[in-house]
Amino acid sequence: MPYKFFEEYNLEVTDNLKDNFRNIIQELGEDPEREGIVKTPERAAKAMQFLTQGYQMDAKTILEEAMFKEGYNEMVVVKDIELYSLCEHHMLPFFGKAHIAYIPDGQIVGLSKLPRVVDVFARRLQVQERLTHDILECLNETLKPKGVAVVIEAQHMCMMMRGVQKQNSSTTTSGFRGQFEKIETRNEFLKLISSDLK
Ligand SMILES: Nc1nc2c(ncn2[C@@H]2O[C@H](COP(=O)(O)OP(=O)(O)OP(=O)(O)O)[C@@H](O)[C@H]2O)c(=O)[nH]1
Ligand SMILES: [Zn+2]
Repeated sequence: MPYKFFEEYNLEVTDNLKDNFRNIIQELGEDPEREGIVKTPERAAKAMQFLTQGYQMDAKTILEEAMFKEGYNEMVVVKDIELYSLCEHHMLPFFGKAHIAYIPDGQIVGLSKLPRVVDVFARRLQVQERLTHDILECLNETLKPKGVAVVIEAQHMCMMMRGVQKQNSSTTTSGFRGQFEKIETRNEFLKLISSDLK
């Protein structure tokens, strides 16, 4: 399954979404024929397809395309991977950073594939806990490392712009498998990324 970002939008889906967005705009009390808004249903239809393109992608395939046999068996850490997702409850953005570490067991993966895997799972309707778990399990099952760790720190627009309206709250989620279940290994990883955790 391809993982390139959208170049062409599905015409049928775009048309259906366009009609729905036109209704939403009208229901919200706007004039959908107003000059600045007349193309908005189509723009929104394309934006939403872009933001949920992860449904069309397969993270396992992405990893498998760039796995290499290698004897390196120390921790590999990629931190500060920015992510943008949509909360499945309100369809409002949540955004932040992911930090990923793994300890290879005979095979390493192309570094860029880690942020790509984050995007595959982030570009869907999500909750932060499941996003963390999806990334963790995909790396664990595909790369079969000695250990894997994922930490995500994010801010949720549904808590900032509406609802409780807490602009400065952030949420941290984490998952650990294999050697990262040992406290020393986990602490080493947390120390390496700690400058980014508030
Ligand atoms: N656990 C978790 N909750 C989330 C996430 N994103 C949004 N939520 C929460 O989902 C919950 C939905 O609660 P509801 O009571 O059904 O919705 P609501 O009435 O809009 O809730 P408020 O946001 O409190 O106004 C809220 O508490 C949100 O803060 C997430 O990634 N993980
Ligand atoms: Zn929400």
